[in-house]
Amino acid sequence: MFSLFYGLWKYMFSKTEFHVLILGIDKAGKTTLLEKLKSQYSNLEGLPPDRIVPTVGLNIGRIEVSNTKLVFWDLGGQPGLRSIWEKYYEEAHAVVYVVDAACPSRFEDSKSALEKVLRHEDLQGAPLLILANKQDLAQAVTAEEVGRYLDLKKLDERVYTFQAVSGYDGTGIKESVDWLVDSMERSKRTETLRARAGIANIGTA
Ligand SMILES: Nc1nc2c(ncn2[C@@H]2O[C@H](COP(=O)(O)OP(=O)(O)OP(=O)(O)O)[C@@H](O)[C@H]2O)c(=O)[nH]1
Ligand SMILES: [Mg+2]
Repeated sequence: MFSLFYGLWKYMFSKTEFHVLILGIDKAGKTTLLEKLKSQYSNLEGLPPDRIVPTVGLNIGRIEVSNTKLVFWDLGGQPGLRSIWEKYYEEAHAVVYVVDAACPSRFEDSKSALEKVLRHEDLQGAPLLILANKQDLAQAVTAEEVGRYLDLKKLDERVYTFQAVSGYDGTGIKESVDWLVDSMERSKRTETLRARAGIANIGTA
């Protein structure tokens, strides 16, 4: 009986923790963005861009925003590593998809990788934030243009937005985090994941 109440108490009062998956093809700038985000939202210095290497495993970044904990999972985007992405879908509250807005020759690859992500049923209802990265470069196209290039169909029921960002100078990072927190708080998927975690807690308390 105690464990039942303890489980319920934990479910109702523990600080919300959201899991955000950062995806995108290799060199889109995912890890650089994560390091910038960490330095903007915590006392920790993020790694400078010249010390960041292509991701093979998983990078984790934790921040706290307005009484909410965000845990970012940054995965490698090289073609041979993309099959690992789906292992994280089930537990993710939202997806951040990073596009190198200064490299149109890779838009096609970026589009097909994203379409595959969106087709996966384990990500049903997850809010989607598409980042048009590297805005510090003169040749970068706008978030609207990235949207036109990606030309995503069947997004009607999904909560999504496009945002222009730069992992170098931090443009758009605050707007991105605000949008994520707000969307995840309102998301039905969050309710589902919370209920599932609550049941698991009750089971293990
Ligand atoms: N100019 C500019 N370059 C960037 C920016 N973000 C990343 N880069 C550069 O782009 C390259 C790839 O950056 P990463 O952060 O390693 O890219 P990634 O998406 O994590 O790549 P994988 O881990 O291989 O999937 C590096 O040379 C970065 O310095 C940016 O905002 N502006
Ligand atoms: Mg990386």
